[in-house]
Parts: sequence; structure tokens; C-alpha cells
Amino acid sequence: MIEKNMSSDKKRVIVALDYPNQKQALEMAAQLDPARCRVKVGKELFTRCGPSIVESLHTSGFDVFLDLKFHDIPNTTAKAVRAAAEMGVWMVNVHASGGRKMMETARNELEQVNGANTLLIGVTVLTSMERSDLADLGLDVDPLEHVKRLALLTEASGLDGIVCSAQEVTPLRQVVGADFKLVTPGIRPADAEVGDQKRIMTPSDAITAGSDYLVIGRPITKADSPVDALAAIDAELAPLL
Ligand SMILES: O=c1ccn([C@@H]2O[C@H](COP(=O)(O)O)[C@@H](O)[C@H]2O)c(=O)[nH]1
Repeated sequence: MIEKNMSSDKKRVIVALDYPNQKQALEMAAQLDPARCRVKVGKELFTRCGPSIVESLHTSGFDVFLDLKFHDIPNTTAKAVRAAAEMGVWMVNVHASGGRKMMETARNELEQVNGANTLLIGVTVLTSMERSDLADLGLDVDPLEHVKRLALLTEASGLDGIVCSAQEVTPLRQVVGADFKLVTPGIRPADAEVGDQKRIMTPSDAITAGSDYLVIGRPITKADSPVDALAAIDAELAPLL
């Protein structure tokens, strides 16, 4: 049964399986418990492996977030979202900056897929971007302002939630509905390397702020012991869930 109700959803961590092949991704997945976390298949892994990696993860019992961030004309995006839903993924996303028509068309297409329970969310401003990156695009605004604008557009277009930074969750909760999912990458435990992420938060701060789901990759997958790294994150979150 695909989980849509946060109140009973304890699986708040989504492990990003950013690997170059099926073997490494499935070795990592084999160390995870599908009853305790979800997994994310992104552009690198999907481009290398195709739908078979999603099938394998489903067979192992995982809910899969297919993070391909579709961004194209409405028809093309909607058909890609349909293909994802027909694979049975738990969540799929599009870029909110693709606009209202694109998102509404994708939503409508998803409704046509029999039995699809797939969550459809919009990416707002990538967590690797800061104000100066938006300025390069001609947007003279703080990331929060642009995230808010795209969040409201995404909600008005009928999607289930957004990807944003956990830093934006508290102000966003004041303007979007309580059921609107806030999915937050850029999560860094206190001692973790930041890498290319800019708008970051610790796991416990993100949950306290009101994030629904935490997307975590390298702090787990690049750790000497991924199992221990995830266990430490789970221990940090346990009192909050
Ligand atoms: O704004 C965004 C949207 C997606 N991501 C993805 O999340 C993970 C984060 O991985 P880390 O290794 O924990 O940095 C990665 O797969 C990104 O593609 C994001 O980081 N920010």
C-alpha cells in the first residue's frame, strides 16, 4: 500500500542511490530495510540501468522516488510522468519552472493511469543554488522568495508537493496546505561534508522544521559504513517521530 498519510508514515528518510551501475545500487539497497526507509533513483542510475533498476528495487520491497526532474513541453512531460506511474513508482517529479500548463497536464495524465497512487511533486530551486546563482539567471531575489512563488504555483496546479530546502520549510508551511508534501534534499548531519549543496540543514532540524521527507545521499552512501551512518541518522530522528 503506497503511503500518502504523513501521520502514520515513519519512513521519512529517502536514500539517494546515486551510483553508476545496478550492482553498486543493489549492494547498497541490500544493506537497507525497506520497512524503515525509501530509496531514490536519479538521473545517473536510471540513465545507466533503465526501468530494470526500479523493478529490482520494487521486488526488494522498496518504495521508489524516481527523481528524473522532467522539464519539457506539457505533452512530453505528461507522457513521461505517465510512464513513471505505470512503473508503479511511489513518487515522481517535474521542474516547477516548467509552468502551470505543464504541471496541470502532467497531473491530468496521472489521473488517467488506472490504480496509480504515485505522488507528483515539483522541484522549486535546487538546493545547490544560492542567491548569486539565481542572479546569473536574471532573478534578483532570495531563494526563499522564488521557492515560495513556485510552491504556490505547484499547489495551484494540483501537484502533491515540492522539493525545496529544509531551510524554507517553516515559512512555506504558513502558505501551503498541511497535506502538501515538502521533500528536502541538502540534508547534512553535523559532521558531514557539505559538497556542492548550499542550502543545507541537519536531519533533526529538518524534521523539527516540518519536512515530510529527507533525501540523503552521500552522507550515507559515501560513509565508511553506510549502515552506521543511516543508524546514526535514525537515532537522531527517533525522538522526533
Ligand atoms: O534541489 C535538489 C533536488 C534534488 N537533489 C537530489 O538529492 C540528492 C542529494 O544527495 P546528497 O548526496 O545528499 O547531496 C541527489 O541525488 C540530488 O540529485 C538535490 O540534492 N537538490
